[in-house]
Parts: sequence; C-alpha cells; structure tokens
Amino acid sequence: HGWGYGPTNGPDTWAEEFPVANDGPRQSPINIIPKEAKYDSSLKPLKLRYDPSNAKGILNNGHSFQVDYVDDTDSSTLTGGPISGKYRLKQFHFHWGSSDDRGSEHTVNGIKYPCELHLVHWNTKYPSFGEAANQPDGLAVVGVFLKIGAANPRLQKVLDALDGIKTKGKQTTFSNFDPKTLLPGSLDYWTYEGSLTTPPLLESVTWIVLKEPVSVSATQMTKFRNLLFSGEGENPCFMMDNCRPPQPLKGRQVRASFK
Ligand SMILES: NS(=O)(=O)c1ncc[nH]1
Ligand SMILES: [Zn+2]
Repeated sequence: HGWGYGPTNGPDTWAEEFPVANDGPRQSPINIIPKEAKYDSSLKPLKLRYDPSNAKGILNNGHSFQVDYVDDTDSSTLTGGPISGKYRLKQFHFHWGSSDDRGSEHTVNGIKYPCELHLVHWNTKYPSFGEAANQPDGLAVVGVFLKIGAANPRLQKVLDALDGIKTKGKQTTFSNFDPKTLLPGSLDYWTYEGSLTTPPLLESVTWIVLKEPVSVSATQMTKFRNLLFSGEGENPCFMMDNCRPPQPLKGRQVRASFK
C-alpha cells in the first residue's frame, strides 16, 4: 500500500521511497517565525485572476480532496508576488486535523491551525504541470490558514459537494467556483523556497503563505473529517490529520511582503 498518513505509511516512513524527504535542502512545510522573516520591499503584491468557469470537478484522491481547474489557457493565473512570469491554477485542496487544535502544515510560532488551504499553480514557461513540477521554479502554492470562528459561507459550496465524493477515487463535476472568494481581506504573505508537502515531495515550490487566516466553524470542520481515506467497500478510515509536520529550515530565508 502506498504512502499516506497512517501509523505504517505516514510522513516518518516517506523517506523509504522518497529519500528527498530526509536529505532535501528545501522541504516543506516549515514553522514560520514572523520575527525572523525579513521584510523585502521588492516583493510585489500578489495578483490572482481566476475565471470561475474554469472549475472542472472535485475529487477524493485518498489523501485529501481537490477541486480541479481547466489549465489549458491563461484564464486563471497567479502573477506578481515573489514570482516572475505567469503561473496557471491547477487545483486547490486542504489539509486538516482530527481536532480543532491541529491540522495545518505550516505553523506560525509553533501554532497549528485546524486547516490549511493550498492553491496549486504551475509556471507557464513549462509545457505542463508535470514538467513544471520537476523544475526549481516550476510551482507556486498559495497557502491560507483556516481558524475556528464563524461559519464561512464561502466554503459551503465546497463542503456540500463532499457527500458525493466520500470515498477514495470518487469525483463529481464541480463548476462555476471562484477560489478568490476563499481568500482573506489582506494578501500580506510570507514566502520561501520549498517543496510539495506530499510525495514525491518535489523541491519545485515557491511557497506564498498568507498571514491572515479565514474563518471556518467547528461544524464545518466536522464535514472535512467525514470524508474517507479508504475506498468504497474497504474498511472505513476517516480522512483527518492529512498534514505533514514542519521540516528543517536548513538555512533558508523566509521573506515578508509586509512590515
Ligand atoms: N500539498 S502541496 O500543495 O504541496 C501538493 N500539491 C500537489 C501535491 N502536493
Ligand atoms: Zn497541500
């Protein structure tokens, strides 16, 4: 059985098949220490321009669920920020915990949030996501923390679709959704050079982690935890704690777009 988040296939075992997990100089996630981040006035504002009609489907991939976007044109892109050129939105997904005191992958001063959203983009200087994923400047992932508070109405359409993709491998159509509605009011961010946080842990990601969290209610969190890692007809295993712990910084500089 492949990699996962269980006792026999979780993050501490990944190095067996993916040695970069332990040896890599730029692994993600990391603990962000705001006081150690350097304000960089040359960092540009983030520019996210998404076409809601590019939303294609929603899939339970056995590790998380993701909303996939049509990425054969430049209609949903990320530009500005720490990146040069244009990156296309491929998908967004989440990581969450088994209780509200954990679940995020990045941490801030060691604090874990209950959930973290990742918007995955690839550099259009490469022909495809797959090609870009193997390049040091191939991917850009925007990370957004979710914090327990008032129910977030912007999440509801996504959460309501989860009943249709309960088990591993299930997918349904999911159309007309603008991921910009999931972002906080401020686009202030920390940025550093890192990796995918799931195997193959490719060191191709420019991470852009927003400082301001968005809200999610405890009830909404229970909907994430009602998904299954397991496939239809298999022993049911609820999908939660699908988060990799923070990895060694190994001398990397985290920059801040704000003072
Ligand atoms: N969690 S992550 O955003 O680093 C990721 N995206 C695709 C595979 N893994
Ligand atoms: Zn992720």
